Amino acid sequence: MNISLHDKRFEPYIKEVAIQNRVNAIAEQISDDYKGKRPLFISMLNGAFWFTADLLRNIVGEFEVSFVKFKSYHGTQSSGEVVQSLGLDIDVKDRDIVVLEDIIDTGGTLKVFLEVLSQHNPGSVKIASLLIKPGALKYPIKADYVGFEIPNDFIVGYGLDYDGLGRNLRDIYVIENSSGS
Ligand SMILES: O=P(O)(O)OC[C@H]1O[C@H](OP(=O)(O)OP(=O)(O)O)[C@H](O)[C@@H]1O
Ligand SMILES: Nc1nc2[nH]cnc2c(=O)[nH]1
Repeated sequence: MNISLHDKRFEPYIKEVAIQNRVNAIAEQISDDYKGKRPLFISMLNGAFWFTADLLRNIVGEFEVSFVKFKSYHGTQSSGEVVQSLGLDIDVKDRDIVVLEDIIDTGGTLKVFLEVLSQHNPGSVKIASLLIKPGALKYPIKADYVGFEIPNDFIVGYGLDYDGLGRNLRDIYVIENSSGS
């Protein structure tokens, strides 16, 4: 069923069960890759909160988690300016870091955060993103764990908002009349 948020209409795109299957598969892969280590997950608020919660509940083995907060999107467009409002509050030196994102779009947010991170000398850094829009990338960000590659269309749900609304939706929705390209 299509839904309305503010002034826009959205249609169903990725169902909850498909999202959960991919998140579980990524959790299994990360658990294998970091067996015997104690990775530090750094979750990018706000959008990654569902992905973080569902993923980490399925990680086998010891880990730690911390949160940072950046914003670049206004309405349905990237502003091009990345603003940090909650910084690193944990020592990352020599740690095995896995950065958790809900979506990589232009890659601008991660570019800024990876620069901040590298100044603190982590041992290793990998990126897990539930969604990536390869056609929208402006910076050469490479994700190590990806849930879905999607076209360059605005989506909401599962943590992703349109001006504050829609984060609670269990499925992911795409804006009506999207290009699908
Ligand atoms: O690759 P980019 O073009 O930088 O876009 C990706 C970023 O955009 C979204 O955050 P947003 O700025 O909407 O903030 P939010 O997570 O608080 O919703 C998303 O959570 C990513 O962090
Ligand atoms: N809600 C939402 N936020 C984003 N941030 C970057 N891309 C998107 C998107 O497609 N939808």
